[in-house]
Formats: sequence, C-alpha cells, structure tokens
Amino acid sequence: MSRMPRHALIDDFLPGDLHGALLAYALAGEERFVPSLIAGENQGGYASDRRVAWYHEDHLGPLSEPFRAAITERLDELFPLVGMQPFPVARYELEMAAHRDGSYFKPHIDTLTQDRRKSSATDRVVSIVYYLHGRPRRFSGGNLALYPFSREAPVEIEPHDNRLIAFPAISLHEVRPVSAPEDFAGARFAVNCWLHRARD
Ligand SMILES: O=C(O)CCC(=O)C(=O)O
Ligand SMILES: [Fe+2]
Repeated sequence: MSRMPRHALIDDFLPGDLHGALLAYALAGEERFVPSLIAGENQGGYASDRRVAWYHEDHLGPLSEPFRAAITERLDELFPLVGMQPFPVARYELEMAAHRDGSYFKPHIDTLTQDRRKSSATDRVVSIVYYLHGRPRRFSGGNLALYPFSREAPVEIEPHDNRLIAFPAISLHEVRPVSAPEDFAGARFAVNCWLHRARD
C-alpha cells in the first residue's frame, strides 16, 4: 500500500479568461505583496529560516468569488482524490503568493495547531495550490515536494502554469528554493486555497 498522501493534480484547471485575470491581478499588484509571516512563531516576526515568500495584502480581491466558484464546481472530483469524505466547506481561505528569487518554504503542514487553532472556529482540512506564471517561465526550482508518511523520498510536483494540486492539509510538504530573475513578473505565483471544516 502506498504511503504517499493522496493528492489531486489537474492541469489546465482554469479557463483562459480567469487564468489571465488572476495573472494580470498578481502582476499589477507588485506594490501590494508583503512578506509572509508564520504566525505564532518567533513572536509573530518574520521567520525567514522557515519561509521566504510574499503574499498579496488584498488576497484575491475581486477574483475571490470566481476562483471560489471554480473550486466549488470541482469539489466532487477533489474530495475522493485527496482521500476524504466530502464535507460542507465552512470557509475558503484564499491567498495570492509570490515566490521570488531566493524564496522557499521548508517542510511544514498547513493544519492549524495550538494557538492558531484556538483562535479559529474552523479547521484547515484540504490544501489546494493553483500555480500561475508568465510564459515562457523564467524561474527555476520551486517544486512542491509532497512527503510520504514514511522516510521515503517525496513526490516532486512542478509548478506549471494553470496547474492545480490538492492534498490533505495534514501532510508534510515543502516549496523547494526558487531562482528567478530580479523583476517581479518572472516570479512563481500561486493561489493557496484552504478548505475549512466546522468543528462538531
Ligand atoms: O506554493 C506552494 O507550492 C505551496 C505553498 C505552501 O505550502 C503554503 O503556503 O502553505
Ligand atoms: Fe503549505
């Protein structure tokens, strides 16, 4: 039996218009991207030993609704692929992230734990990442490594434009270091979407 966490990998996930609108939104927002924090660590300061990345301070802005709708439409397909019993999604937590030259995110899980869990009424259960970048791709590295529940090598997923990956939020994963040109437009962009489940 495979010890790999179940995951979904869907290429060409969004239609061209929504994909284009998301990329344009990311590119136009260069000034709005702020360094990511790992809450609850280092007294809420920058945890650059664990993560270097940026996220858009307005998240997905006006594109939240269409993106959420595109995910909702495919939930019946996504739940079995990640090995989960379907549940009513209590919250779609959305983030637009940019990984630039020198960015990475060391192995971690997305599940809210300890104080972060206490301060949230719902749990992050499924992690979804949707990749986008200008073509041709100008960064290298930045694979998502998804670790098995054993000491075997992780699966490496390339962050191809318009590709979606989904996996249980509890599974260990990592963003490999990114090499990218200096200009923002060459960055590795991704929409993070966490499906939350209400607690009993
Ligand atoms: O960009 C990715 O491939 C994953 C990002 C990630 O793991 C996170 O933001 O928690
Ligand atoms: Fe993550």
